[in-house]
Amino acid sequence: MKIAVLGAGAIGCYYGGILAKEHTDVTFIARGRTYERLKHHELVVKSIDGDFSLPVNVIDSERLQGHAAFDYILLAIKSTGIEAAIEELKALMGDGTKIICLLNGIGNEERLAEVFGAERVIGGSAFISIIREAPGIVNHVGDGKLVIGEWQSRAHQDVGLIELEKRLLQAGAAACITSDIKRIKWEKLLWNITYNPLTALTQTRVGTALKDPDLKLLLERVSAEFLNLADKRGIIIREDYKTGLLTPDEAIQNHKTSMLQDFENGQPMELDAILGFVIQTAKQCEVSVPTIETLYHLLCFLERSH
Ligand SMILES: NC(=O)C1=CN([C@@H]2O[C@H](COP(=O)(O)OP(=O)(O)OC[C@H]3O[C@@H](n4cnc5c(N)ncnc54)[C@H](OP(=O)(O)O)[C@@H]3O)[C@@H](O)[C@H]2O)C=CC1
Ligand SMILES: CC(C)(CO)C(=O)C(=O)O
Repeated sequence: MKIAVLGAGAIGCYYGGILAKEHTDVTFIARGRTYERLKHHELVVKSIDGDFSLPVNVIDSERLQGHAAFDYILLAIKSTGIEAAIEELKALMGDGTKIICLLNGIGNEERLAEVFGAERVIGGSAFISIIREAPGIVNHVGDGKLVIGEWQSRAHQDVGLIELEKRLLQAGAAACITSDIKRIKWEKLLWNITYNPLTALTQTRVGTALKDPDLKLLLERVSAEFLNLADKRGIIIREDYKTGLLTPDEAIQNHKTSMLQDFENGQPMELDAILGFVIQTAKQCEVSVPTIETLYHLLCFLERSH
């Protein structure tokens, strides 16, 4: 099985790294400082399950010609970079290559399906927490499952995916295949839309926001607006997922959301995949999401003025 990882950041280095450690043929498609680092040094994965490092295959994303076809491409860029990544994917796709999309938010799999065909797309949601400490050095700080599933079919037709799940499990990564990935993406988005915008705006960690009465009220409003929309769209969010949302464990309370990290690092925030999608869908369904809209516009302003 030949795997390419496009986007050698936190998620890409972690999943690509553990597969490579267990002797899967993995090639990282990286750019700039990450490409230089991985070309000359080992990939370093620090992890609550045990640290490891190893030399890896790496290709410069600016020179993508004449490479052997991959079975799967793990797409692990930020959603703000999807259009540029599509051009690189065109150069990497062989006849049978499929893209496994690990991005937060909704809209990325749909865009990939438009360009490459839904049968080439595997949706994904990673309920894990990884920090990129430096180019080629990542830190796995919070455990969680990787859920993947065919975008077009609910029938588990892709035998390669079953093999990939086996390899991830053997490598010690929690992973499972679902026949319901579109619904799972809504569940992951419930978490991201509840915590990411508000913590980025107020520069707080999850636990701090939950302990503050005003921020807690807003977290509740955002999740209620999202759940109302999901309900109107006929998307079922599991009860245990809903009840656990505002009572996270200690590790998550201490978490700095990826949107806050992006803001602090001067990187674009994933506003459209997390908030824009919800606002658009709410308009189509004639559902009101005033708190979510307010947060979106404040964050757009913040991003412009940063
Ligand atoms: N980190 C986490 O714990 C989790 C992240 N996610 C989601 O996973 C996705 C990836 O996040 P994460 O790994 O944290 O992000 P990072 O910023 O750590 O990694 C993204 C990587 O992609 C690279 N990249 C972006 N565009 C291109 C391109 N066109 N060609 C080559 N390389 C490219 C970036 O390179 P450069 O550094 O040069 O910009 C960077 O190395 C996001 O949607 C995020 O929300 C989901 C669950 C958990
Ligand atoms: C909490 C986490 C890391 C995923 O589990 C996340 O999605 C985020 O911070 O945006």
